[in-house]
Amino acid sequence: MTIIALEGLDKSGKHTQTELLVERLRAEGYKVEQSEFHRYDTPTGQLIQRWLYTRSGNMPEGMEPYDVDQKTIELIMAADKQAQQKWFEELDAAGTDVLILDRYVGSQYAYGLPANKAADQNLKYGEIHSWLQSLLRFVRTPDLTILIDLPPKESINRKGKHGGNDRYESDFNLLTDVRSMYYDHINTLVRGSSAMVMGQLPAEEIHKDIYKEAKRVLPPV
Ligand SMILES: Nc1ncnc2c1ncn2[C@@H]1O[C@H](COP(=O)(O)OP(=O)(O)OP(=O)(O)O)[C@@H](O)[C@H]1O
Ligand SMILES: Cc1cn([C@H]2C[C@H](O)[C@@H](COP(=O)(O)O)O2)c(=O)[nH]c1=O
Repeated sequence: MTIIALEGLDKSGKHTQTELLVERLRAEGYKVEQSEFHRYDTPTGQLIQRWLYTRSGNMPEGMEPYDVDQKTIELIMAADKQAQQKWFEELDAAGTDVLILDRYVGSQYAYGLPANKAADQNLKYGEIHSWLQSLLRFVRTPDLTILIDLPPKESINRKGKHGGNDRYESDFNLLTDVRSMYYDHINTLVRGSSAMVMGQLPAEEIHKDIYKEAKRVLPPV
């Protein structure tokens, strides 16, 4: 099974592009599954969602705050990914050709590095990076990571699907750092199995670029 992860800043179009790619590959005859991270339908995902809205000033009505420190939420975010590995194995065993993910491990590096640095200035980027690598040691590596690149200003201004912005979505400085961490990520850790597309193009144009990259790693149907 080939795993393709779509990555990018908040509201860069990952969901839109996941849907377009899934539909096209299915129409070609591939057996396709899709998922996303965080998995808000799981216990870990629900804690993360509550944490993201706590201190955001946009807590949705009826949602209980959940406030833990940055290192603790990072562990929960890694657990959220580890918990899906069994499902990945099941998909593989069932003959799935391709799994398309809206965010995956790239997000944990791109957001986790600056967010943990901001929370604890004594930490060095190298220390945070090796810590995150150890947390993700046993999760499957994507076969292709596609970064949908978007300027932070545009990310903040786009209308989201979950209502008001969460604590990361309106933090311009954080998003600026996240964007450069994504560049580092695709040029180092997943170099050779990554691509970048321009998120400011119309959705259909971005889809053409993403489809071309996906076909490079997929065997013929
Ligand atoms: N190419 C595009 N140009 C302009 N707007 C777009 C484009 N693609 C998506 N959008 C709009 O941006 C918003 C976010 O899109 P989408 O939900 O696909 O992004 P996302 O990266 O999955 O978001 P999130 O990070 O919040 O999960 C939506 O309002 C969508 O209509
Ligand atoms: C997977 C993952 C995500 N994040 C951050 C990135 C976003 O700001 C939110 C998720 O928002 P979305 O609207 O559901 O895309 O969480 C992170 O910090 N670490 C991760 O591993």
